[in-house]
Amino acid sequence: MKKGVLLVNLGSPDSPTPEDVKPYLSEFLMDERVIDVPLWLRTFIVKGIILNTRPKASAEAYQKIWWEEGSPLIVISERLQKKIQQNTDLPVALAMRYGSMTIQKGLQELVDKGVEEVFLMPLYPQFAMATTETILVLAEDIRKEHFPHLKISDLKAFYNREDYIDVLSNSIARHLKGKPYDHLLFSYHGVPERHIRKRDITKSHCKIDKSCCVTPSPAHEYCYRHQCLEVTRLVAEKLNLKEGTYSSSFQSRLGIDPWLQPPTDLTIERMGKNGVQNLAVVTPAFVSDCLETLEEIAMEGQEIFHEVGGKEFTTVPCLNDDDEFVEILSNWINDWATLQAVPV
Ligand SMILES: C=CC1=C(C)c2cc3[nH]c(cc4nc(cc5[nH]c(cc1n2)c(C)c5CCC(=O)O)C(CCC(=O)O)=C4C)c(C)c3C=C
Ligand SMILES: [Fe+2]
Repeated sequence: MKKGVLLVNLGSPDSPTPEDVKPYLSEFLMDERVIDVPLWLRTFIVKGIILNTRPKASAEAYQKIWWEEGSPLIVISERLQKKIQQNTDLPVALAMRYGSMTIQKGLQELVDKGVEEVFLMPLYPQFAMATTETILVLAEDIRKEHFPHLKISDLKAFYNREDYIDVLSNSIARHLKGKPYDHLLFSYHGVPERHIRKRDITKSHCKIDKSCCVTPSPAHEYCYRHQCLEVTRLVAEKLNLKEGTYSSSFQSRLGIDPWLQPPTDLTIERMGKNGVQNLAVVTPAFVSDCLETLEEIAMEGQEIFHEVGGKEFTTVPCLNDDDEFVEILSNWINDWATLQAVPV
């Protein structure tokens, strides 16, 4: 069976204008795994409220970070795909969950090359229903409808793989070399607490308190909060960070429901007020720099920190197309292909 690979990232609007941001946000926020309320309520919230105001503000934010070649997230993902392609004989395609580079087009590209078996790689280290799960569900729907003979297997969340933690730690150490910092903040994209409880396969483990995420449980296979906190713990261990010099927070809250705590913006403010002079921020829920890292952290976060008297604000870039990251992703692909080739 001929094999191929589909990398999938989140997506971006086609251009940083309200006209292009609106349909993109509409597709994104009408996803039942992103805003997980009944359709009538989601339609009211998204089409009746958010889409009337957010596209303009969001487009302005995108304009601040947009590159000549396009959206940073897309351009970086394309660079990643090209580098991975140089490391494997399998065809490697790239798609986005939202926007015009659809999963259907990505699968079609592979099928046109004769591929019968696809390794689907959601580019998210941690599992979340709003990211990994929505990709897997949509890919399966498309497979059933358009490519029923295609076989798809997927890459599991890789948050605690030793090689990933090594690559992330090396990248942090490299970027912070010679830049003394008092505190390293691990800022992850937030999700509503409800998303965590909904994916608790034990139905009772996830209390979202101080101890549940550090108490072993099968629930952790699908617990975004546990997986984020584990990344922080494992990187801190690897880099020998001292207790009290690092912490985790969750950014980009939208809506009024309780989201994971503590929020990044308030954490940055509190640190500046409490005398942290040099703050470094790393964003390990994103593998590619994007609006959330380049604008919300590097611009808005820095502004908040300076306003309350902080001095140096340093952001660690995402892994993007880092050569070591390319190497481990390529290894996972080649391992998968070898495993599939073993007769059972
Ligand atoms: C209910 C809303 C949202 C949830 C839940 C959510 C989860 C989530 N998102 C990412 C990664 C990215 N999100 C990005 C942008 C973005 N996210 C939301 C809302 C939710 N995300 C909105 C409305 C937007 C658009 C921008 C805005 O108006 O603020 C991006 C950036 C895309 C880009 O083009 O650069 C990424 C990446 C994760 C990892 C996640 C849950 C784990
Ligand atoms: Fe998001």
